[in-house]
Amino acid sequence: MNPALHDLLASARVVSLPLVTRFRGIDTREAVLFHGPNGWTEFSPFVEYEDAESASWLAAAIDFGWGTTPTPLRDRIHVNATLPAVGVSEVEAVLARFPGCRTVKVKVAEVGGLLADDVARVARVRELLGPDGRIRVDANGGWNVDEAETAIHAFAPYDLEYVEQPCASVEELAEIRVRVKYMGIPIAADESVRKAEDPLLVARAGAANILVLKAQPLGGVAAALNIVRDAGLPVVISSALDTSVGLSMGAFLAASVPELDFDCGLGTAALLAADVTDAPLVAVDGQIEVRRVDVSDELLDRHAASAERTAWWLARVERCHALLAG
Ligand SMILES: O=C(O)CCC(=O)c1ccccc1C(=O)O
Ligand SMILES: [Mg+2]
Repeated sequence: MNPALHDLLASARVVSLPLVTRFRGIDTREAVLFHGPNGWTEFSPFVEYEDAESASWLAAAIDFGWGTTPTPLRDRIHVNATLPAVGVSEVEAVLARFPGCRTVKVKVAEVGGLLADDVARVARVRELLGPDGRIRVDANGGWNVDEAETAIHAFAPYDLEYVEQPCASVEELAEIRVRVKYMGIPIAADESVRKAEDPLLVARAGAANILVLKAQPLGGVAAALNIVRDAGLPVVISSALDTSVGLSMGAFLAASVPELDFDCGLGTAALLAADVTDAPLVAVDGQIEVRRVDVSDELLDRHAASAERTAWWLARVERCHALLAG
């Protein structure tokens, strides 16, 4: 049973957290935190998302705060460092925020960016990581098939673990997968899972080798686990620049996946200049703990969103709650 709107709003706190580096075109991250019977939970769809899409994020928040969370199979999760599309001179300082991480996900193909800069960023990561580190790139669907093929060839000397969402559509993913198969570079799908009408289509179409799954957009831990079971592909559990509370939801999902062979995108608390807890879920020896997170009243107050932004978020919660009820 979902909590009534009144119960949800009773504990809602809206925060605005500064980022260490610009990411996805934003430099502050807004989120709503709720306290349910299970503890703290998070609702943080990006501000430009429509209500229909955001409602799944609310379902996830409710599930984690009020529902049944599966018993974890592991108590720590290996995480990757997440490198925004920064200049070469900034790479080392960003990676230093992810102690012990043997895998780096590099953002590439940003609007207005140049392939030469993406290649230079990846080259710098390889130089810092050494030959044993793993490097994956995430294009967020920014290339067409030819651009993706050119880019993947350009990255070949740096030995990629996989390429995440090189192109936007499932058809394009299927095509680029065939074109680079001879190079042995797997294709991972992210937006093609979390933004699709049918999250299993990309798997059924044979358009990806790996699925990137995020608890919030997929409607929560249990819903994402159903996708893991039905897709029959290896998965990477990731997040959406969540606070440590949202990351704890992702950690429980990662801890419940039967086979977890890839490092997970759950280290991003390191990209926040402020968090909501005194014990943030950041990497230690390349791993985060699987645990619930207690928030600090003092931090909630210090990073409270403005009255106007708070009203905007609470109205969004109300609309999404109505969508889930309808
Ligand atoms: O997977 C990671 O390393 C961190 C999460 C991440 O990259 C991300 C964060 C916010 C929005 C989109 C994405 C993405 O994977 O595309
Ligand atoms: Mg991605």
